[in-house]
Amino acid sequence: MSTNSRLRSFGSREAGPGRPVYITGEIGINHNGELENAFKLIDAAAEAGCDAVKFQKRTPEICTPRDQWDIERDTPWGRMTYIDYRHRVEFGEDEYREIDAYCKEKGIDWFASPWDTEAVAFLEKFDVPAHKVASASLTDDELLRALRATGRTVILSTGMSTPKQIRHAVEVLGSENILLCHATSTYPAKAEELNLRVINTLEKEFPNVPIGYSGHETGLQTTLAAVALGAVFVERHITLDRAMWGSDQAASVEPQGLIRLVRDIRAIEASLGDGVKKVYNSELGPMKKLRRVSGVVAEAEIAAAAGEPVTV
Ligand SMILES: C=C(OP(=O)(O)O)C(=O)O
Repeated sequence: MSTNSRLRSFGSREAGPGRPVYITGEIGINHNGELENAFKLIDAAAEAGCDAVKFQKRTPEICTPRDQWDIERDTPWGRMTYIDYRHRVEFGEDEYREIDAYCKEKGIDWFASPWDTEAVAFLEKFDVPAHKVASASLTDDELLRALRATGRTVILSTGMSTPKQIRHAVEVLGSENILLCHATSTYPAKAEELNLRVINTLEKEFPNVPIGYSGHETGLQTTLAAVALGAVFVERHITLDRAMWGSDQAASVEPQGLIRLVRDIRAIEASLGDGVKKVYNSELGPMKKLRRVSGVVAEAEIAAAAGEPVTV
């Protein structure tokens, strides 16, 4: 583990305070079971400059309540039972091998949220940089224990959860390898219910844990605000087209939006700085021209210390 207790390993790089925001394009099941769609979404995320794409991995027989299996529904592939549909949108090992190879080729990480312990074992066949706990799984102690045992970084999403439930999940997972994500689990989430200041509440409550943001809102501004408030990890659902079939598509970001999102996150993190007041070299010219009264510190002293913390 790193000597800085709020840095977490993500394979080839660390995420946490002082590091570039780790940006994840959540493909989830927006591929609709088509590998071609997954590849196009990986292309879009890599082109935008995301650090990772993410999937959701379920064992349908475990994750689907038995009384739902035989309920029929209309899908783009015709009328089928719910359990058949769950299989239709699930990738198996061959597909994930292809995804793994494709992501390596594109130089982008991938990982997933396992929704059951078999899915944890499945994902452990790959050298993923992290695992994610979906907000819906925060109370699943068995899953959390299985994830802790992997020794990997675990991103814990906290939508639809109380402070007590979050504290319990952190206890089960241990705080050494986790990253907490603020989230509101509504699709799409309303601005008034994003409560982004919870990012700072979590920072205070868990001083040794890096804090990120998993957004389900439409638009990009509020995700950028999360970064300005200190989120060190960002995840947004991504889609090829918001009009595509599927429950998560409408609250997802399309490729052009993703380019803007990554660009603006990078601009914001560059502008946040370290919080230490300095007079920059670039300010000396304007200072000479614009300041009429030098004040208590001679301009020569300021010039000598330009770019350094203000100690003169
Ligand atoms: C649903 C998920 O996460 P979140 O709760 O952050 O949306 C997920 O990662 O599968």
